[in-house]
Amino acid sequence: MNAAQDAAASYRGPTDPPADAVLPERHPDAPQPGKGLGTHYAQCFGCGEERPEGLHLHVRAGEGVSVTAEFEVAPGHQGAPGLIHGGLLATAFDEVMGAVSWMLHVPAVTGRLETDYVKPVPVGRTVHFSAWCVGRAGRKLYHRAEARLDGPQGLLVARAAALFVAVKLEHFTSNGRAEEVQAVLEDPQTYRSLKAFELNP
Ligand SMILES: CCCCCCCC/C=C\CCCCCCCC(=O)SCCNC(=O)CCNC(=O)[C@H](O)C(C)(C)COP(=O)(O)OP(=O)(O)OC[C@H]1O[C@@H](n2cnc3c(N)ncnc32)[C@H](O)[C@@H]1OP(=O)(O)O
Repeated sequence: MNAAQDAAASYRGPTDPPADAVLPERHPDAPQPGKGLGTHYAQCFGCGEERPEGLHLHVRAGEGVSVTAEFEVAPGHQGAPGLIHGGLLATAFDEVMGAVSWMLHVPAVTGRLETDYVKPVPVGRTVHFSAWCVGRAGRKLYHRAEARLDGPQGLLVARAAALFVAVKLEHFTSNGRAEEVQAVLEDPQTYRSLKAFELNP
């Protein structure tokens, strides 16, 4: 093998777990398989119930460090006529892979998100997602996801891979707009989700 072949053989893309990554175990307090995770924040575009224009994704715990979710493609989600906007599909992937970190009780944010669009997705159909963790190396969490049409075994329409980075509570308190951050800190409902992440402001 020459030097170039050697480098190619050892190349790992930014969303591939490095050789020293470990497969993390689900947190002992993570919800049982099939149980809903609930929203992490009522104003979240992906899962919040107080955002009428949002995706209203209902995420459920899966086996191990995995989740499933689905949402119906609405007219407000269009890019081309009658077809979903690709960015919204990426948003949904971001949300469901974000929820995978929840199964670990690790607060984490997206560092990198890659999406393969495999088939067009029409309005009025239901997209079923599954997402799972493929490794952890220090603060870096590596997740994968799939989207299928009309059922968990339906036509594969998109795939995604992501690198999430574990962060401290300060990531949110120091960077978020003060009025929303303050509202969250004063809202006991949100304290429950803070507890899930073992964050005590
Ligand atoms: C008061 C209220 C409190 C409420 C709290 C509620 C708890 C809620 C919990 C959970 C909410 C979940 C919400 C889910 C929503 C869906 C998920 C999203 O959409 S999140 C939003 C989009 N993402 C961002 O806005 C990140 C913006 N980026 C950053 O802030 C930084 O870049 C960050 C944190 C990702 C990394 O910055 P660094 O300074 O902490 O760390 P560095 O050293 O740069 O990176 C760490 C490692 O990661 C690699 N890395 C980082 N970014 C990378 C990239 N793009 N590609 C490849 N590697 C990357 C680096 O190379 C480094 O690796 P090496 O340790 O050296 O091996």
